[in-house]
Amino acid sequence: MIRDVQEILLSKEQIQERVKELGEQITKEYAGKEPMLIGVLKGSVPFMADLIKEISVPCTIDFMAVSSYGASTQSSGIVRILKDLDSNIKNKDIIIVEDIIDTGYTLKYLIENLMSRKPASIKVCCLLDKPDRRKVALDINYRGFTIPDAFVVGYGLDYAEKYRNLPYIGILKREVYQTP
Ligand SMILES: O=P(O)(O)OC[C@H]1O[C@H](OP(=O)(O)OP(=O)(O)O)[C@H](O)[C@@H]1O
Ligand code: HPA
Ligand SMILES: [Mg+2]
Repeated sequence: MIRDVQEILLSKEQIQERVKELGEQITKEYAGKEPMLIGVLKGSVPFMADLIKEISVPCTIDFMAVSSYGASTQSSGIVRILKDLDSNIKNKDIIIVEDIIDTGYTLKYLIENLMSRKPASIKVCCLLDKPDRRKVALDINYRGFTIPDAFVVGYGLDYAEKYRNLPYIGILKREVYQTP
């Protein structure tokens, strides 16, 4: 465990096992369909990479980049599109793949934005759900873990762009982001 992490919340093994289960659930529920998974950059990259290997129906992937945190542990509440999809999603079955749903601002914005493009359906798959900090109500179809209200890093999740490469999810020490 690295020095900036206070506690490991989810080990590499716990994550891998749960991702496998989520992939199996999606495979069952999308039998006969060809879903398009939309990953939300950059946090969802490790999750997306592992998840698609556990899905055995044919699927496609695309990415969108949105950002509301920047170098902060608090959402600005303002979501900006930094990169749009490459493909048209009209009449497609979409699964939005997120690393974490915290305030919910990012996902709410994304769902409204993607709905206007008239897909056949939109479902949400998130690895982490932090319900204590939710500001907007949302339906989550596939949820990896529910976590307590702490700022977490690793497995894609960053603080000021760092720690995304950790293979586990850990709670970041407060002293890393709080000035005394
Ligand atoms: O529910 P919310 O409060 O909106 O927070 C969740 C979003 O915030 C993070 O992204 P961030 O904006 O930090 O971009 P990143 O994925 O590039 O780190 C995270 O990856 C989610 O997309
Ligand atoms: O706890 C978090 N960690 C990293 N990024 C985040 N974006 C929203 N919540 C978090
Ligand atoms: Mg971030």
